[in-house]
Amino acid sequence: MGTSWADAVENSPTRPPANAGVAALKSAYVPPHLRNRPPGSSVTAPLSGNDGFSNSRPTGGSQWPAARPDYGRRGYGGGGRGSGGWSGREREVNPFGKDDVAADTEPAFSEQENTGINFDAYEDIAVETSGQNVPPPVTTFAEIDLGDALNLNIKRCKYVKPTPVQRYTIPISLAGRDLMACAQTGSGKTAAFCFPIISGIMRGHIADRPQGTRTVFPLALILSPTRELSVQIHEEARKFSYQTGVRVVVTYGGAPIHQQLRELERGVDILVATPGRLVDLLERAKVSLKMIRYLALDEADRMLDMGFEPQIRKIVEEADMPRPGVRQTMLFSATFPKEIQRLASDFLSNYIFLAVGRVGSSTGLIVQRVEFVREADKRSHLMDLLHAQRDSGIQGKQALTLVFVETKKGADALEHWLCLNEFPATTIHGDRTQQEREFALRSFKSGKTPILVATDVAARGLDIPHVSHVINFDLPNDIDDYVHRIGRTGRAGKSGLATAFFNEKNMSMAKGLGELMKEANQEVPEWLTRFAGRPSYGGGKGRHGGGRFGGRDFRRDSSSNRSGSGSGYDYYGGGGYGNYGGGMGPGVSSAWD
Ligand SMILES: Nc1ncnc2c1ncn2[C@@H]1O[C@H](COP(=O)(O)OP(=O)(O)OP(=O)(O)O)[C@@H](O)[C@H]1O
Repeated sequence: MGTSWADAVENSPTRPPANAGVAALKSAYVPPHLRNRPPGSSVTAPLSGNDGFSNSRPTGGSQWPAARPDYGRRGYGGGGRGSGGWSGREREVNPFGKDDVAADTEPAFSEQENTGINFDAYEDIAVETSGQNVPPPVTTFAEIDLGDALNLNIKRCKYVKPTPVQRYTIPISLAGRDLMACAQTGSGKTAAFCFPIISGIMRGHIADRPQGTRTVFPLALILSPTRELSVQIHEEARKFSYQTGVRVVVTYGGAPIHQQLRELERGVDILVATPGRLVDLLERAKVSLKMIRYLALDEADRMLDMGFEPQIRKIVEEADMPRPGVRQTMLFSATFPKEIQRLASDFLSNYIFLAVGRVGSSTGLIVQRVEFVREADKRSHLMDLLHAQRDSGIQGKQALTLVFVETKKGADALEHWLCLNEFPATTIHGDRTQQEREFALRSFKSGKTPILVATDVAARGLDIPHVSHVINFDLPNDIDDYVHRIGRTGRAGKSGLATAFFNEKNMSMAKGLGELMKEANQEVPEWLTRFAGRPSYGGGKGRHGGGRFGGRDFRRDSSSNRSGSGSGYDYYGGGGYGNYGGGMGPGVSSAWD
């Protein structure tokens, strides 16, 4: 009978042990770079990596075969149970949909238009790298050999040239190096870790994966803290990997596990996951991490703070994942407190630290305003802002406003009140079902409900076009959370506005907020500077005063590495960053998955 193992899982009283029967099984696995080729052709592909593969960065013209426009409709590839990639039976849906012009036109990078992206905004940004033998950055995608199929997808995405974080991190990752990368919100970190992973798998000479087992063996794992962010990374990665033969699957909590198991069953090269659901799958022996070549943690500082660290250790250290130095590990975020950097170094081997802009800084593309608003006046003040927006035509043009509040109850109450006052709003928070959360996000993105009231569950990573205004109705207690929240606007070179309501409850944020705004050349109200100057209001749980802000690579300040300045560490770039030392991360918020 053709019963899917996904279906069988739920009914099975006994779970198969991890890797059961693996050794005995002969593989019919076809690596992704061969799946896309006509029968009879051959290719010998070099590999980068710190597991003994080539360490040189390929440059110049592509050595990879051109993508087949009809890929996915033919019978190439291994696929099937327990293996990775697309099965011959499956038709790969075009993730570009109606917008897909590249397959026909294939414009040169230089001929593409990319309206709305203000690249000049990124040109002057200071970059700091440290670590041994840092590969030099590139200035164009053409300088990097990512493979023709991936290059075509980059054109389809209308990316004309790499953003600074991509310029630096892609050559580093292609050289097989571990990486801790900090770059401002909205600056293209997702592509920065996806491109080298997809390219590496496309060209990789990766050992055969076992067949005929109910366990799947992904080659790359991308972890992110929220379900919505995992879904978004999956959507992006599917675009980048279209017709490359590399298959991306997402698993996250709150959604039926059977469907996700069925997707896994069809083959997986890159697994995007939230930690909780992945732990579940590992415990059920549905996923084995023993073939992992690439591990990427997005929002890495959040993934390693007190809320997630035990789950991350379970996944990375206690399951069967290859150790640092054998796998390649990439950590990305816009904020990297020094204490978290220290912790993260457990997961890395001889890594390169990269800071594009100052670690934890907000992007200058966002105009930041802070207004003193008493608790009792917040609603009417919000109403004034929304009316002003409406009058100036922003709402009319479907510009989107994201309103952050502290609690889930507060989110529901504010949404209700806004709707009563004829402002179409919806809400996203941890007490809503996953279906409701996804529906809310869709409704917001489409402009149907142009106001989204959210808890911190929407603070990180979400890339929603046309968010023109972020309002911190309730300020967070942590300045790094503020940086991520306001980073939902002012993305990819576009400008945005962020307004914060500040009152007596937020005194501990005064110093951090004032310094952050000053650093971003924003106008700091005099009253905020006065509050910040009071000794008892020293900077919140954030970076300054409390001092968890890692201004740069913590190895540069650590006494154990002090003698290392002559031992092969290269430091170059912007320099001049402050040293903010010590302290531990924020408390755990129930908003997180
Ligand atoms: N090279 C590029 N050219 C043009 N647009 C790009 C390029 N790289 C990324 N983008 C676009 O920039 C936007 C922001 O990218 P992304 O979501 O990866 O930012 P991020 O740095 O991960 O932000 P966050 O810190 O908030 O997670 C996306 O819409 C993405 O498609």
